[in-house]
Amino acid sequence: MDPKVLVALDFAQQDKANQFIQRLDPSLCRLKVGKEMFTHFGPSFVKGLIDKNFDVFLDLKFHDIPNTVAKACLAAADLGVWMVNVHASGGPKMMEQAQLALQSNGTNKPLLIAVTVLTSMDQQQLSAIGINSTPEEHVLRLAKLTHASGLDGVVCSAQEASLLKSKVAADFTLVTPGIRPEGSDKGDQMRIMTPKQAIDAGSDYLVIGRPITQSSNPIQTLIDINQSIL
Ligand SMILES: O=C(O)c1cc(=O)[nH]c(=O)n1[C@@H]1O[C@H](COP(=O)(O)O)[C@@H](O)[C@H]1O
Repeated sequence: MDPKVLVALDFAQQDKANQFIQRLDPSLCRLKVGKEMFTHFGPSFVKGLIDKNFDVFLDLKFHDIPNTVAKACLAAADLGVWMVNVHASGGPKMMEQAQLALQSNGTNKPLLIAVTVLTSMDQQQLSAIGINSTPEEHVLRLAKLTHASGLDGVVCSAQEASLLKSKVAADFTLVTPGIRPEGSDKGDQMRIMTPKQAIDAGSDYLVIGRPITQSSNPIQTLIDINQSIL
């Protein structure tokens, strides 16, 4: 059982999230808890999902001094999450210290991955923060740095997946948001692909939120997506 879809639970109300989760089964998907739900409902919400046997990706995108990030990653490990992330732009010292802290923490080490360039960013947004490389070039630079820092993988868009599998490492875990099934609303995402395109390009896990959670039949949409990537 290795579900590829990580459903982004970005609900503002816990009962809405629970209505959805009650109809789910851990064989259908893994779950991602991000800044919105964690800020509203905290660690107890995450623990509740783990108690229901879901693998949880705690997406808090830590970005701070090395000591603070390492301690925050240890707190995530204590919760029992399956995956946790930091921002690669926090630099190699920050990433190395976080990975070392998790490795020396014993057996329940979550996967540690780093966000490269957010999937909501395009060339224009990158230039606005003073980065004049293309999104692809910058993702590759940050992914190589992440790999050299000993982490398990990166968050990138599926548009960069084949490049990273060939230029970084074939076994480097690629987690790709910005997934949009044919015909669904792009919203604020810029670098997008369909679920099948993403898997064909080399994505290991697909982060999908609104196309599932705001669908009129979320469970059927999830089942259809799973079918499309068999
Ligand atoms: O780290 C993430 O999960 C993430 C990184 C990124 O570059 N882009 C991105 O969209 N995400 C998250 O992935 C989810 C995408 O949600 P939808 O756009 O609704 O499918 C959101 O919860 C984002 O916070």
